Amino acid sequence: TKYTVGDYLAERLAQIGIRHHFVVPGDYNLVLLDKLQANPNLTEVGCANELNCSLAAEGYARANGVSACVVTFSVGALSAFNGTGSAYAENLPLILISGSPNTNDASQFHLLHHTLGTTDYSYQLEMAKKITCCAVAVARAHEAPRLIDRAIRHALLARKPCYIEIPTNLSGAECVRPGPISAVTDPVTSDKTALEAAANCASEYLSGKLKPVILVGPKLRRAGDGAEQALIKLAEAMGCAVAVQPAAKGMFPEDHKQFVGIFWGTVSTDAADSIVHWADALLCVGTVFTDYSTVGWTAMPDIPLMAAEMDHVTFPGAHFSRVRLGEFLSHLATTVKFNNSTMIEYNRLKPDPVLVRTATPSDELTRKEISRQIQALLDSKTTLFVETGDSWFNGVQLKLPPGALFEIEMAWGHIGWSIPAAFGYALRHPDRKIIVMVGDGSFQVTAQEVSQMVRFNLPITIVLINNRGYTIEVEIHDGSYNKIKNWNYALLVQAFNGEDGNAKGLTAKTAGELQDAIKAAEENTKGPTLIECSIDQDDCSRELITWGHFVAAANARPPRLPGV
Ligand SMILES: C/C(NCc1cnc(C)nc1N)=C(/S)[C@H](O)COP(=O)(O)OP(=O)(O)O
Ligand SMILES: [Mg+2]
Repeated sequence: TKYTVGDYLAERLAQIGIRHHFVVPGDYNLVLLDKLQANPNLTEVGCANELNCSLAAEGYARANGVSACVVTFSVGALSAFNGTGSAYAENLPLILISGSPNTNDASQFHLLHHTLGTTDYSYQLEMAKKITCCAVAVARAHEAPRLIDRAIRHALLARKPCYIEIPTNLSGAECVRPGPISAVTDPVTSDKTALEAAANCASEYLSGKLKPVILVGPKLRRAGDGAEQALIKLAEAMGCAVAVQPAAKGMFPEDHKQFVGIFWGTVSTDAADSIVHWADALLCVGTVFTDYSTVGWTAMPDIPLMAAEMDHVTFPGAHFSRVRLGEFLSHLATTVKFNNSTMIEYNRLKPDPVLVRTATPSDELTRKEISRQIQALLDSKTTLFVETGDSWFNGVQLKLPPGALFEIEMAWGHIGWSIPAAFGYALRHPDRKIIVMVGDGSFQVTAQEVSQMVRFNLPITIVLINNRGYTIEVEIHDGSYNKIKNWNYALLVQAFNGEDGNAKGLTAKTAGELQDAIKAAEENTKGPTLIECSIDQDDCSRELITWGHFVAAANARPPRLPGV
């Protein structure tokens, strides 16, 4: 049988380590789906819609490093653009692949289904160019190898999504077999001279400083090439305090003696903000300062920073390009001087452990009790997904035991992300115990993907916090729009079982009912268990209220008058 464009794409996806590809079929991509399915290394995973498909691929990329989402033209791709935007904001190489019209249609000025009803079909590629690091459209079969390799290589190097468009009549067209995969995957290493110069500059930046602190951001993990391990080596070579941004929770071990908490301005944990503000030198590693991570710009560090990024390092007065994060941190660990003054100070000021009250079984369920019971669940095999909402704050406060992992989507912040993302992640990590903390409003956005968890028998535990609406928005700025129609969430999940599923839908209104539900969830090894936890609609974290106040203030800044 002939070797085709679809076979080429399938082989490249398999060669870069993809084992599952997420799809929604449509007549523009059916032949392509056949070719992908024919590759023995790829397992096709169908999703209920393209938003969820792209978010499942986003979650898979968190576990696997890279992922693929395959949709049909226009009606499919435009929904998948949302998960692609998340991959862009969260620095994940998601490969978005879309079928497209037959190559003969444009020149015949044909009006086509699924399109805007004009004869210009280029809008999708143009849109994709804005939300990916490389967008290509294969117009003739012989171009496919060059364009597919280019798009995939760009995504892997930039840790950003890419876009590949393949006309419906080209997926089955003859194509040459791929050349060595190293041409696509070979990493760009640091320029040795720049690496040395950056390390020397770091020594200068640190010399004379009395109180250095390391601040870890979410791009540390995304940088790959051993950056997380290298950071631990650097931290131990310095002996200094290590604070972690909320979106980077879990990227530095929380049981490490130099971990000083989550730095999130006034809503920091463990007084991390005190030691960050005490520092006279801040080593920012993969940090991202947004309005949300700086609490409405109230927590922007105000001393000259050194910032080590995925592929460059900056100092006050200096910039070094082509310095890979992992290599830079490893190198710096061998040259940096020991200075543990901030750990000594932190051990003087760190808050004593708080007393966590255990509710009695008949107590009405509260947010605090939910957190206490989830805390008890966390172990070395757990991955905790926290959804946009008060779950961010409740999740960030939890202590991660050694080996526990944490996933959050704080840059894009698409409510509903956690359900498909946890599903995608679980396919790649069936060995891990996955727990999702998700609010009622978020759950309503992407609930369908629980049915895929049923289909793949994934024992994911979904802790749904039902506070009757969009509480984050209530705290930022309330209005009628923050009310939602309440569902019977437990019953809905049972409906997803159809005739053969193993999902469990449980409700908990008291501490004891939650305890029992969690036990049932742990025993349900053949499917997802959703536990609907009902709490008072104003039972939210104090951090959310404080954070919401400052974010609302930032949103409300008056327009700058010209010339002011
Ligand atoms: C509506 C919105 N954000 C705006 C928004 C709207 N649309 C999308 C896709 N993403 C968004 N973040 C948010 S955070 C809701 O409070 C989430 O409600 P819920 O899931 O119920 O969580 P909390 O009750 O803890 O807030
Ligand atoms: Mg809610």
